[in-house]
Amino acid sequence: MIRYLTSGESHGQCLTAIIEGMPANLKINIENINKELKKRQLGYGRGDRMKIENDRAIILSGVRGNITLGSPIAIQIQNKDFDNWKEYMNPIGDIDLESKKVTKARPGHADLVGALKYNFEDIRNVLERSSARETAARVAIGAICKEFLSNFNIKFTSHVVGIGQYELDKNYDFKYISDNVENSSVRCVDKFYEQKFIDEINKAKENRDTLGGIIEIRIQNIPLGVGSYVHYDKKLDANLALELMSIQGIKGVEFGLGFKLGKVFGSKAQDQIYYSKEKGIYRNTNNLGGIEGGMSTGEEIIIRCVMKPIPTLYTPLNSIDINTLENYKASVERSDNCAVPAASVVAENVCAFVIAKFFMYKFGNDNMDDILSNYENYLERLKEKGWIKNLKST
Ligand SMILES: Cc1cc2nc3c(=O)[nH]c(=O)nc-3n(C[C@H](O)[C@H](O)[C@H](O)COP(=O)(O)O)c2cc1C
Ligand SMILES: C=C(O[C@@H]1CC(C(=O)O)=C[C@@H](OP(=O)(O)O)[C@H]1O)C(=O)O
Repeated sequence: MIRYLTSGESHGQCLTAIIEGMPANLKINIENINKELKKRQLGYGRGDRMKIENDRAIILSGVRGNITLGSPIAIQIQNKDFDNWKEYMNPIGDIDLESKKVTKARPGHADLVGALKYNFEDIRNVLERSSARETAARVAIGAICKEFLSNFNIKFTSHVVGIGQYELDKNYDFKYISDNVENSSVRCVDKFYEQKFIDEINKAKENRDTLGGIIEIRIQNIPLGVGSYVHYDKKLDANLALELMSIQGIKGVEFGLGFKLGKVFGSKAQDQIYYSKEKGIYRNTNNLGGIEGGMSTGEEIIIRCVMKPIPTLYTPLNSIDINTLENYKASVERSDNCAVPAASVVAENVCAFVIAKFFMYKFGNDNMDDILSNYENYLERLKEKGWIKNLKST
């Protein structure tokens, strides 16, 4: 089973990610990884930090001449802002611990509970790691997983479907989203809503406030049977939800019709099953978002996530000083007003990790040739029995 670890503080020297279990002989195009990192940095509503950083993946090990070795892959992403923070963030040697000390906890961030739990008098020791800067490392991991999955034509896209009170009421198809999303500063493919989203973010900014929103992730061409019902930790939807919920600020995840499923009768909820000689087994609907019993059905996987408004407000909320216990307004750290577009890029990439993990669980992970032949044999078996004609979503 592939797994990864990330390390790094927001204003420390760099982020480091190690992914273990990637197969040998996978060709990696570093520019594809850097493209994903760039996408995560964009998005209307971001603060000034993104003007400082220019995230690039430096692959340190596990790859030779663009080809994976099957050994752990270590990736580094440098924090350019470290140059401005050396005297506070150097890991070794005497540093200035006093002058940038943070003591007034921001409600909604990890500040208060983190400081109490780890016995810190300086909230900087918490916020450096709880910061979503860490998501750059996870995007690099996901981008490597996308490289792997592209060999099987598995495709990902994501877009923003809601900001503040506005929510997209149209259902665009995968191709339309993937063709158009990168041209939108808020990753919204609908021109009317794009403007509404921008206006909402501007309004929040003027009011020195922040906003969250809703993102949608679409995944195509996953063969049926990735993930399993046999044990709780092998369920594909459960693992996707875990990874998505671990993104800073994400507060809810739904598949297909999601929470709306609680409002309809079973006859309107399930995706009924049909067979024809021409199509094999097929469905006319995808209400369950491409997963049944913890397994991919072969339909498009459709997931939505809600992100709460950013906790750091330029008109700070009521709080206390953790050391004096006096009432104060929360600290103001430089901050984004809205990071929903960036979160959609993160979400897409953490999903790529989960899909790669369970794809390899089904088809192996030693080397690309063996995985490809296992994959083809499996599809051949399903075709021979007349169950599938082609992958449903190709
Ligand atoms: C891409 C991205 C950027 C973020 N930027 C900020 C930010 O600038 N300021 C802030 O207070 N929170 C920001 N957040 C959210 C916080 O990191 C998050 O709310 C915090 O770590 C607490 O975790 P929780 O909301 O999951 O409980 C960002 C989140 C993401 C995904
Ligand atoms: C650095 C990133 O996002 C940061 C996430 C973040 C937070 O609290 O989560 C707070 C801000 O940090 P800073 O105070 O350094 O500007 C964001 O910029 C990034 O996405 O790469």
